[in-house]
Amino acid sequence: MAFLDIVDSTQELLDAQAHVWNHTFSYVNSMCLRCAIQLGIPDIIHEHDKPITLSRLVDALPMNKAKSHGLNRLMRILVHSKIFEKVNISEEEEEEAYSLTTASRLLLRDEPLSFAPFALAMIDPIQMYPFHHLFEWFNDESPSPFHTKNGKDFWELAANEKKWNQVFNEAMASDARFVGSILVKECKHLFEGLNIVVDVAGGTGMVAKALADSFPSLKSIVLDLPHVVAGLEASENLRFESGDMFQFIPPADAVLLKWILHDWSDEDCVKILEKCKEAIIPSRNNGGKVIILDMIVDGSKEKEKETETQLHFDMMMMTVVTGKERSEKEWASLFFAAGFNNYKITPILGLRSVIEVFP
Ligand SMILES: C[S@@+](CC[C@H](N)C(=O)[O-])C[C@H]1O[C@@H](n2cnc3c(N)ncnc32)[C@H](O)[C@@H]1O
Ligand SMILES: O=c1cc(-c2ccc(O)cc2)oc2c(O)c(O)ccc12
Repeated sequence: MAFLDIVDSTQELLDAQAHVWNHTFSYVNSMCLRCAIQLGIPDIIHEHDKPITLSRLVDALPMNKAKSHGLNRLMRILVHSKIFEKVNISEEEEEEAYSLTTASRLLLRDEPLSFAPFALAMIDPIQMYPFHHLFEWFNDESPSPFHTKNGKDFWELAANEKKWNQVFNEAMASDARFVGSILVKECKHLFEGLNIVVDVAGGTGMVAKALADSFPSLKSIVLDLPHVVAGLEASENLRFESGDMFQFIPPADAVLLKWILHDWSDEDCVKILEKCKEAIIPSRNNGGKVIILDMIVDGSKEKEKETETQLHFDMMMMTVVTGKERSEKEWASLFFAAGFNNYKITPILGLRSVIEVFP
């Protein structure tokens, strides 16, 4: 049957073409965002202290001034996608200027909660090239498209690429600072009354630092691999311990797993959770639990953009490592398989949730 005969209208056909075009060019959004951060556009607008015109932006940016037409178009798409805002600064002359949105404030380099390091790392060619190997991976024996592309896994590559290792660790630290600040503001109840918390695979300790600063009587331990915690500075109620979470987790009232389980397969998650269970000190005083900070994919139609972003993360975890984002049902199976009895989900971290898991 001819294509035009199976659609209800020509409009349906044209809409389908636009839909496929939109998908085809979705990477343009990522690339424009990366360029804006690299040029330092959010910082220049911020330093200007008021909305900035295109000509002033061109003057202030480290760029070839003959390419202002390109900047105009870069700003147009970023205004369209609500990264920046366009405002009228003089009604008579209809002069327009750019200002920051909350999203672009998150991209300021000197903002303590800056998201720029995370965004830049996730749009880095090292992170993106493996997606060009998805098709090949479906037909080979490699554990991930990352491995198909590089012939080695993520940490093997990071070990030889010092710059990338730094970029990735800073990306994780920036997210940990962000989440740490929300945790101590909105989720105090999780930690009140606890004596010891261990942040398993806690990286450079940004979440643990936020906890140590907010709860002076709480002792925080960060467990991570030797090369990550080597040389990190302890304080009175924060210490770093090197080790392998698959072997041993130091005993604590609560075991924190931020953005860890989504890195791993179901089998590995059950092993990690079993080690967490062994580490939990039984307690009636708000302790005796694992606290997981991760996504719960709910697939609801009303939250189309949120679900799409969670699915982007899922594809990234499949492509770069061998992890996945999970539905509540999938999470529950892991908890019960590892010998836990109960769990409580609090969707308080945007696309991520706090999941308390009890033996
Ligand atoms: C994606 S990062 C997450 C870091 C931190 N939880 C955060 O959210 O910022 C994963 C961390 O797992 C650590 N890691 C990987 N394998 C580990 C293991 N077997 N034992 C302990 N830590 C491990 C890595 O060194 C890295 O710091
Ligand atoms: O891009 C990544 C990579 C990881 C990762 C790499 C190697 C491991 O042994 C574990 C994890 O984890 C990530 C992550 O947790 C995230 O939220 C974003 C990106 C990545």
